[in-house]
Amino acid sequence: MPEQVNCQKEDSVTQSDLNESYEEEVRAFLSDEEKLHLFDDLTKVNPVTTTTVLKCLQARYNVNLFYTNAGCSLVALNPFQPISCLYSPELMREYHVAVRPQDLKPHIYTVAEEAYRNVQSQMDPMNQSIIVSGESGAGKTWTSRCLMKFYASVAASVTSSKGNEAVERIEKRVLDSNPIMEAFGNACTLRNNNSSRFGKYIQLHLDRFHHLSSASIQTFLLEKTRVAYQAPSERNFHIFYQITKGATAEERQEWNLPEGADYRWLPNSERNLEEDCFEVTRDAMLHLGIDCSTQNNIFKVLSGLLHLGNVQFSNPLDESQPCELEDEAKDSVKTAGDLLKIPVEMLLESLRIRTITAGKQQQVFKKPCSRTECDTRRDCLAKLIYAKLFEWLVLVINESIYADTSLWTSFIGLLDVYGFEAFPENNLEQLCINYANEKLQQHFVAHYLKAQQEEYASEGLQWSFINYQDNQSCLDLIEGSPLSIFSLLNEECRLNRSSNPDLFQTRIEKALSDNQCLSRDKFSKKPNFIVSHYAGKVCYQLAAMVEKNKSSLENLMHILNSTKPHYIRCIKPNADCKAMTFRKEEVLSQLQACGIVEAITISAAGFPIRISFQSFTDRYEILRKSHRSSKKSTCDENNDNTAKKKEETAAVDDSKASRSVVVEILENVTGQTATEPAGKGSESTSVYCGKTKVFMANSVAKMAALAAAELDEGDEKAPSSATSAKSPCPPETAWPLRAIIQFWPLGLVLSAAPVTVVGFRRELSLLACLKVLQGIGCCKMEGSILGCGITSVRALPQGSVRFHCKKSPLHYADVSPHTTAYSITGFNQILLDKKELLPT
Ligand SMILES: Nc1ncnc2c1ncn2[C@@H]1O[C@H](COP(=O)(O)OP(=O)(O)OP(=O)(O)O)[C@@H](O)[C@H]1O
Repeated sequence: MPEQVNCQKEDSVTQSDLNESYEEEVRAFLSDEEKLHLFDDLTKVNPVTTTTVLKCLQARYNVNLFYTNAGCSLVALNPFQPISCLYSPELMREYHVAVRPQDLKPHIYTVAEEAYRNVQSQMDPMNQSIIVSGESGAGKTWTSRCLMKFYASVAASVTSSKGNEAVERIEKRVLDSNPIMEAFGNACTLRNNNSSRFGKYIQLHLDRFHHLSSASIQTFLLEKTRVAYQAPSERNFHIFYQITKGATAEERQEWNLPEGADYRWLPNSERNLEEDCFEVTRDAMLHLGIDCSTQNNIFKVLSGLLHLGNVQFSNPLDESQPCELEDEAKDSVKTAGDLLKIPVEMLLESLRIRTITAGKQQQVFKKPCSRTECDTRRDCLAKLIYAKLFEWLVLVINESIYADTSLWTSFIGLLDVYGFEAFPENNLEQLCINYANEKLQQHFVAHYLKAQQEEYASEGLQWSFINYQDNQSCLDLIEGSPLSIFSLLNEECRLNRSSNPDLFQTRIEKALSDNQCLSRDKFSKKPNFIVSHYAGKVCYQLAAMVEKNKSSLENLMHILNSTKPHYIRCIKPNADCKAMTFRKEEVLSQLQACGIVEAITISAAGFPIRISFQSFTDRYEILRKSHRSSKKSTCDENNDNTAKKKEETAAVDDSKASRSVVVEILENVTGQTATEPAGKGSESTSVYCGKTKVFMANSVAKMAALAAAELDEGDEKAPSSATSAKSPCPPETAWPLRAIIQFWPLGLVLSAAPVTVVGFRRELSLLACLKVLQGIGCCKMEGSILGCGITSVRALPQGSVRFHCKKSPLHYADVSPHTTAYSITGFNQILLDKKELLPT
């Protein structure tokens, strides 16, 4: 656990001084209201407080800007209304072909494209996961659908016409799986008319050319309780309404669904929703290869479940006898048995009689169940059948979209999981959902908070750790070994006797009293326990909780841990699902629940760019003063076959040797030592050489506005304003056309340089390019150019080329004078423009 140090100010400064100046900073930031919506990255908000972050998000929401970066995550506010062009094919393409998609407006396409480029770069870990989280109605399903469409389009745009067919097939099938999954897995709840009642992880498989070649779907935590119980004003899964409303007269007869019949498990059926679209589901099933006769069987099973729900028991006069059935219930049980293909007697026995095996001889006893037990057994049977049907559908979908592993080499996974839930009454389902969210939160913390901070520490950076919530003790409470809520629940289930919730409550309390995340609502008459989750306290009712449950999360977490995660945090700006309504308190609780505020602080203040010594020297060794001689000595060493021992020593000493090279490059370029730890007295340090990696601050973000102003000013005023005094280049060089042609190689080198990097890394790349040009005699550079801080090379419309020193980000070199005419811009492009001016 990292040491927590929040402040490094002088001792003489009092806490109240700090508070005052802090509040002053917040006030100053907020006073510039006009500009708040311009903060497209919450790491630029300074100071980062919940108030400042919220104000910026609200300002952006008000001007229809729904996506905002937040360090390692993207915050997605639900507009609750269609926003034209926000997901158009043209926009997809714009993000896909952009040299630096992160320079465009924040969007889910930036995240999607980054994940795609990571796969292309083949860097470890190659596989990617986009974790889309948020509470019910926040927009997770919508976002996942848009991401799928993006990838289908991106893959399709680069394939041959034969390949296109394959992509369309896969894409169509993956998209066709949506209506089926939604019909069987979604329901109308108080919070969302089309709420997914299951989590899903969709893997989009890419072949070695990075084209979409296959896919698979893994589902988990289906809320099967909904089949037999629907909260007031909520509905069962959509498919039940679809069959009862959409069946033809003939089908009604065959499925035994007379018009206007009442089903206890079909509440609020008078409410018509656009989701009640039976035809769409049927078509999608057909596309995925589920033929009409199989569909017929599926719908009969569903109808059977509705009839099963109408089976009501009454207590027998003689307690030694099984529960009795009302007349109507007798019809229902017969119809249910017929439709489910279970002989009525067998069905009745399984609902009303418990079989107990006991004693050394394993004697079998049969015992009539109480009325409550019969109800529970009926509900369990329905839930089990429905869950099996759902599982089977997922299997069929997978069979139709999955290709052999030999046909793909990498994947991008989209995880759509429902967010943290806390209702007035919470049961096993909520416990499982919240447990899943605890797991994901731990994953998030591990990757972005804990990992960053621990890495700084291990690399020798003195770092001010900020406080963050570690949810391990809550996870221990739920899933720990040997004793936890889950282990106790499992044990209770194995006992094969009816559970006593009061006794069970005492057992939980006794066994787990040490864990501070456990408490109880002492004022409630119902047996319960309270878990303090990272997102808040939830009180769970114990009645009916004891049911065998397996949580399929382990496998999922295993896959997630082997991929590079990207986070999209969907936020619901108001609980009423209204457009243009931003309720600060509701947004705030969601931002806190997903750890956004902590992530922003760390990302903004830290060193988000890290490069291993190996990569760094591979790329920038050219910037060493002693470049040539070091190369030569390496060659000599390699040629010396007798120096094996020496090589072994060198291998052991490898990291030391690389570090000294890195330090030399950094000192050469920055003119200061890069080994001093960042921290007290060196806040401005933007680069630091750790033990195995180079760390860089992402200072370009802060400099962009400054540089823009300076450059614009420079265009109008004296041209010298944009250059450093140290620069060997003239303040402004109006290059003759001949010189432009001569600089062609420069354009080529620049266009070949890594264009996705920013900040100090970009500066290094540029310097390396210039050094190459110098090497081949294309331009003359003085030695001091390495220290002059050239950060951009800009082509001006008048046909001149200007080097910008110090504060100018290369961003400007990417803007052609003809921005509209050329979608791909860059220095190379600009030089091409100029070439056309040459007299023929
Ligand atoms: N980007 C968007 N643009 C327009 N409307 C949106 C957008 N995102 C979501 N919505 C609207 O919000 C509703 C809820 O979104 P969605 O079903 O994706 O939520 P969810 O987070 O998946 O909820 P649940 O967890 O209940 O399944 C959608 O039906 C849609 O009307």
